Amino acid sequence: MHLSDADKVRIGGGLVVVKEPAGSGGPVRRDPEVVAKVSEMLGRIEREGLDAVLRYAVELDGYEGRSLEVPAAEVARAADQLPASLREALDAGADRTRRFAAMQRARLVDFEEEVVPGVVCGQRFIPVDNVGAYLPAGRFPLLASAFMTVGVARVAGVRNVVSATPPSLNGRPHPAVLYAASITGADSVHAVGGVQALAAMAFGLLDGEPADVIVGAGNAYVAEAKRQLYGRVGIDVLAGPSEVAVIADDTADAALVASDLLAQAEHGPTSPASLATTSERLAREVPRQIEKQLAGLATRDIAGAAWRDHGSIYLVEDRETAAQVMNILAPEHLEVLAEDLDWWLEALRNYGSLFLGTWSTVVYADKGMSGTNHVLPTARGARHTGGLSVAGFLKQVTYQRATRESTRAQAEPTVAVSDFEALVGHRDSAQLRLDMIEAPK
Ligand SMILES: NC(=O)c1ccc[n+]([C@@H]2O[C@H](COP(=O)([O-])OP(=O)(O)OC[C@H]3O[C@@H](n4cnc5c(N)ncnc54)[C@H](O)[C@@H]3O)[C@@H](O)[C@H]2O)c1
Ligand SMILES: N[C@H](CO)Cc1c[nH]c[nH+]1
Ligand SMILES: [Zn+2]
Repeated sequence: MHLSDADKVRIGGGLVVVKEPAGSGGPVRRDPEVVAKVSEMLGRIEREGLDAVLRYAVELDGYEGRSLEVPAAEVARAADQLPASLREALDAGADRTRRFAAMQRARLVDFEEEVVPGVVCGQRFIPVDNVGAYLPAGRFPLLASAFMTVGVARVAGVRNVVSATPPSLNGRPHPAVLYAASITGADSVHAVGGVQALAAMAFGLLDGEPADVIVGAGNAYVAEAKRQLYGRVGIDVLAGPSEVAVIADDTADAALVASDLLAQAEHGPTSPASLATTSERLAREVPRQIEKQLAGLATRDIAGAAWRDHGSIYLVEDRETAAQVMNILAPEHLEVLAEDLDWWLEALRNYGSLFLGTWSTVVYADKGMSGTNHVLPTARGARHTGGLSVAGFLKQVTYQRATRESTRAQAEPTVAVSDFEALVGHRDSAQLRLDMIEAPK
């Protein structure tokens, strides 16, 4: 998530590169080795079914069980293994995420209206039947992911929600992930991660019901599996390794900027973080703060590598240039630590989710504490889409009905167009109706 040479030409002057990944050639592209490996795995799972899923679970995640479904008793016991403070925090995140999703659902309205006299058209939002929700838990168990996927699918009214999560705690799923899946209403939880989990859900190998839509974020293998399965199933969005970008003016605090950048860099060594600032002071102080904070961070090996290999800082001459930089980078998360937040809300166009001002920050939303969804587009996907929401589980369909009296209004122009196209079957279908209304009763 840094500017390519072509991007810099588009921006013109007014920009100084303070830091970029060494040897950068532009935005990160898909790794061909990941693409090939995922393709091979999907092919094998499709041919060999559950046997191949189990083999990959053993090979990649050291899974030792026989059946992948986590028994209901183990899911129920999970609550007892967690401190009350964690359960309360998870309950709060699940509830707020559900509430915001319900607010969004209330604003997606069915309607019908007359388009021309006698012709009434309508729109309906219908939930999909089967959802496969991926709950990432390779490096860290991301507990709020169940709120964003399972919980929001439930608000949408999905009938069957299957979930899958890697067996990353001594060969079993993490009890806290199981608790999050159960409070959000998953129909079943399966101890399987990565490509094999997404394939198993898409092909219906876990509960006999092929998913209509698979959702959830994950590492580069997870994002690539969803990309390759798209078409056969629906997906939410390509939500790969987490990204963060910060816009800061001279009112911002360097320690806060550095901390917010590192908070997402610690997701993995390929997690990008970027700063665009109008302040020379911040351009000097933030890199120092990052080094200082890294020294005391338990995740410094991951966050340090991410910052070194995928971090960038741009010193820009004015706020318009900062907005232009971010609209090109289209980051997953974008924080604005600057004055005049309404101006930024208007100027910024490409982001997964926007965090306006000091008191709103990415990590709150990561845990469901603000209510917005944390499954968001990465790798510039925010140029063309937002993140997962209740709409991701709904099909926006249309219908129509028409009166006998309105026949001419539709049939006559249809005949004219069909004649020109030489689509005689189309012509006949319309003409027959004209003949019907003209025939003596
Ligand atoms: N963009 C978003 O909305 C968003 C939201 C949450 C999390 N995330 C990202 O999710 C990711 C979670 O990654 P993670 O790795 O910790 O967990 P994960 O659950 O995504 O991946 C773990 C799985 O990866 C598979 N895997 C690992 N190495 C492999 C290999 N060499 N070949 C094939 N498969 C392999 C394993 O099967 C394992 O089960 C992070 O990068 C985080 O930034 C993104
Ligand atoms: N930042 C991630 C989305 O990119 C979501 C998350 C959950 N917990 C921690 N982080
Ligand atoms: Zn995060």
